[in-house]
Amino acid sequence: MSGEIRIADATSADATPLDVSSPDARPEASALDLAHVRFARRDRLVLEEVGLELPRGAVGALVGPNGAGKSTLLHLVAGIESPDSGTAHLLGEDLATLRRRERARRIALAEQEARDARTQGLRVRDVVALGRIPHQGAWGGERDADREVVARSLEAVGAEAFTDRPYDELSGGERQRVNLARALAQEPELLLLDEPTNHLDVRAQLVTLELLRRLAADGLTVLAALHDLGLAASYADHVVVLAEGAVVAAGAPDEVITATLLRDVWGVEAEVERHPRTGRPVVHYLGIAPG
Ligand SMILES: Nc1ncnc2c1ncn2[C@@H]1O[C@H](COP(=O)(O)OP(=O)(O)OP(=O)(O)O)[C@@H](O)[C@H]1O
Repeated sequence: MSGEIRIADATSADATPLDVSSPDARPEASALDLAHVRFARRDRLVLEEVGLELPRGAVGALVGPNGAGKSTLLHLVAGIESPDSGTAHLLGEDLATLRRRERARRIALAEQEARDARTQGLRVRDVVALGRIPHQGAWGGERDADREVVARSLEAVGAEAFTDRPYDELSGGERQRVNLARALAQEPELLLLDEPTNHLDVRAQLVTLELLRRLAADGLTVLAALHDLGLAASYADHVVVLAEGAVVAAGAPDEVITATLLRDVWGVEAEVERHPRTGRPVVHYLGIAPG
């Protein structure tokens, strides 16, 4: 069921720069479909009536202020937490009916802080190999095919140089890249990312976003929580804005990212221009909105 992801090496010198200039060239079949999703923690409502549709092969950006519910939404889709009500479908299949292992084969989540008991004391390569577990049989054990996927995933994020280093000793940016490699090694149909560019230098941010676009062009559906609206504007096909647990806007970047939205949702003054070549929004921040 899991479509094979061909991982291009976005860091190689001959990597063709992506044409991100055509926001109108959108893929077709629907991949992720959330409707009326509600989630409360104890008695506190975190997500309310959330709906979201993402076509297969799209790069979706989930944006919104701190505490809006972005990570929580990614956790619900990944199956780490369960919604109180609402539905979630992946390529037409109800996620609630998928077994845990099947879900792990089809959906990967790359988080900022992925250090846990399983990664403790492991070297980078072995952390990435954890991504293969959902694909391995009851008796476990790596096969040559698993080793190849792990190597390709490390290469795709430009982490070959620290393959043998202890994961716990990496810098924030290095660890971020390894977390992405681990998610890629899962060969999912849907890739969820929580702040994938956090800690990354500017080139590494662009390498990551360009890699995501390449993977999407090969059919992977991507949903990334991002704080950087400039990156969302430049690289996403579809932007979903969450504020206080509700979707307040969704659509193509040029439809969604406006000065009014920035004022209403983030309380900042900004000018939003259209890039003369790409047609995508370019945000110039002017300051904090009065009031
Ligand atoms: N483990 C937890 N226990 C209790 N409340 C939590 C927990 N995790 C998150 N919350 C609360 O749920 C709400 C949504 O948090 P969430 O992390 O989903 O927001 P976010 O949009 O990802 O924020 P940020 O941009 O700051 O990462 C916030 O009010 C947060 O305080």
